[in-house]
Amino acid sequence: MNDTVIEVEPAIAAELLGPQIDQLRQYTANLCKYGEELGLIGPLELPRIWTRHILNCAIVAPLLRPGLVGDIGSGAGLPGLVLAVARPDVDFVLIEPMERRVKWLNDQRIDLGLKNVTVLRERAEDVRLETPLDQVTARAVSSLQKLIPLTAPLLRPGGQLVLMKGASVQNEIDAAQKQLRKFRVSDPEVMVLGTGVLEEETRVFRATVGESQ
Ligand SMILES: C[S@@+](CC[C@H](N)C(=O)[O-])C[C@H]1O[C@@H](n2cnc3c(N)ncnc32)[C@H](O)[C@@H]1O
Repeated sequence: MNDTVIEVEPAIAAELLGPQIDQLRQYTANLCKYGEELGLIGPLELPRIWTRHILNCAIVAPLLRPGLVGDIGSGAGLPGLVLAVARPDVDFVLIEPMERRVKWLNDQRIDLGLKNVTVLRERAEDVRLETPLDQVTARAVSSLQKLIPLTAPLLRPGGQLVLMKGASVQNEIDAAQKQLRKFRVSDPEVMVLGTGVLEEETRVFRATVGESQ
């Protein structure tokens, strides 16, 4: 599969953050102040939180559709909280099993005044949602081979996986062929976002789940 390179103009990147930029600055400041102490972010990441973490997550925002998005393994809130700030028109449920991280996510939800966020303390495989998700996001949780069985069952038929991945995404796709078939994952594509705009491009594995193929 060839990568789809989507170039994002600087003006679009600015528009992406738009009026929400102050909320994202506040979240970044909170993360810089408390993130290391709470074990949310490594000390080496502190100087590059904005460029490597916040912007890389924010650039995924245009891939979301109005509806219900589940962010699996939100940890510090990446990408869940960043996307919830960037897309106030979308509802988010952040699914994270670790108590300390759940407290952080709830504290940030309140501090940032986010009305479109619910936090669930659950493992993805144990969660029972009243409403199936329209889209699922995740970053740095596990390989596609493990992540697809955790995330695909949470989606409605025709729902979408929007999974942030590293440069070895193609190897992960090759290794996950069995899971892609089992969970009826169709139209898989790798999108490369932020070329020429971000310090580091963001790769997204996007695919549809559960529609007849
Ligand atoms: C390496 S951290 C990444 C956190 C965040 N997504 C990021 O990019 O910074 C992985 C997170 O996934 C969570 N996690 C691990 N297994 C999980 C599962 N089965 N369901 C939901 N979350 C899980 C962990 O508690 C942890 O917060």
